[in-house]
Amino acid sequence: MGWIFSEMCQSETRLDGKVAIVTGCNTGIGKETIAEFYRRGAKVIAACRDIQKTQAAIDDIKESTKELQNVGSFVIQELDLSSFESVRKCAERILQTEPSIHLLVDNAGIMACPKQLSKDGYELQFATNHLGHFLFTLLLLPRIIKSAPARIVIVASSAHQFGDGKMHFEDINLDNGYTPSHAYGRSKTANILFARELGKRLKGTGVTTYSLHPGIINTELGRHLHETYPWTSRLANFFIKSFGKTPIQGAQTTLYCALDEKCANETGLYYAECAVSTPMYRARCDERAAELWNESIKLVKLENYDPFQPA
Ligand SMILES: NC(=O)c1ccc[n+]([C@@H]2O[C@H](COP(=O)([O-])OP(=O)(O)OC[C@H]3O[C@@H](n4cnc5c(N)ncnc54)[C@H](O)[C@@H]3O)[C@@H](O)[C@H]2O)c1
Repeated sequence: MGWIFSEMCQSETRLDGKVAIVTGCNTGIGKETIAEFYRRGAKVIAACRDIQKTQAAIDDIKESTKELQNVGSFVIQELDLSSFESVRKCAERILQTEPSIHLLVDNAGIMACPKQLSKDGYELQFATNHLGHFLFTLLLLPRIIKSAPARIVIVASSAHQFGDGKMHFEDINLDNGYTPSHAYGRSKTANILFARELGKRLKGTGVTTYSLHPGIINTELGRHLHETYPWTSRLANFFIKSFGKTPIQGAQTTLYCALDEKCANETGLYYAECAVSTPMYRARCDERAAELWNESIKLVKLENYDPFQPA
């Protein structure tokens, strides 16, 4: 049983000849997303941290689709979003091998972990969920623009409601008070603001952007909750396992944003249950979106960035 209900993506769009990149897809809703892209004929670039686990996920997908014809293909690319060096190397490899990129799904994420810093010294949830994806997307963007029509889908969360809604650029690592769920909320607010600002900057290019809440899904995302919220995690696990969506159901709004003709001409918006939704003001304020863009450019050291340079 899905959490209350689960809208399914009805699109029949095929992806033959298209290249689709998905981050963090060895498990959870990312795995179901790549499975669907593969069924529809795409060349799928699985950008993941753990090559062995990703190969096992791909073997599993191939086994379960072996009766199907006109399926696509898979390429695995190693990507650790918590390291700018890894993000840059992965983007470079993809740019060397892929003349076109038609779909990018920024899906990977971590939730409510104990306080840690990324390899570059930033609070880990903000670094992984936002900064790593921000850098990865911007490095690939000239090629995506060249491949238009193309779509960029960023998996956010209704958990953008957690915390005070501020980005805390003056205390980026939350040294003055770290709450695991609030730090997750900050990173997910950043996901929605990034999609909004990117959509605005890409108007007229044929590249459209989307952010979304996938629902409450029974995946491995809560792997840190027993450390950070030992009491509530047992209750939360019970409810999610009993009433949460399955990963297939959880992938539907991502698939809608990536594939459906109905949203082909929309950009920068936030979705839930395969329809446009309204995030909290903190995640739809244009000034905050522009500020996040400018600060993120500095944090990932892309000061002279120009997405319209030749790809
Ligand atoms: N599960 C839910 O209820 C829920 C609700 C709202 C939003 N989301 C969002 O959905 C997305 C997918 O989550 P999921 O539920 O499938 O969780 P999951 O834990 O099953 O999958 C997350 C994926 O991200 C990858 N990942 C984590 N850190 C990484 C790093 N440093 N570099 C590269 N990859 C990394 C993991 O390896 C895994 O493949 C996340 O962005 C999450 O915030 C999930």
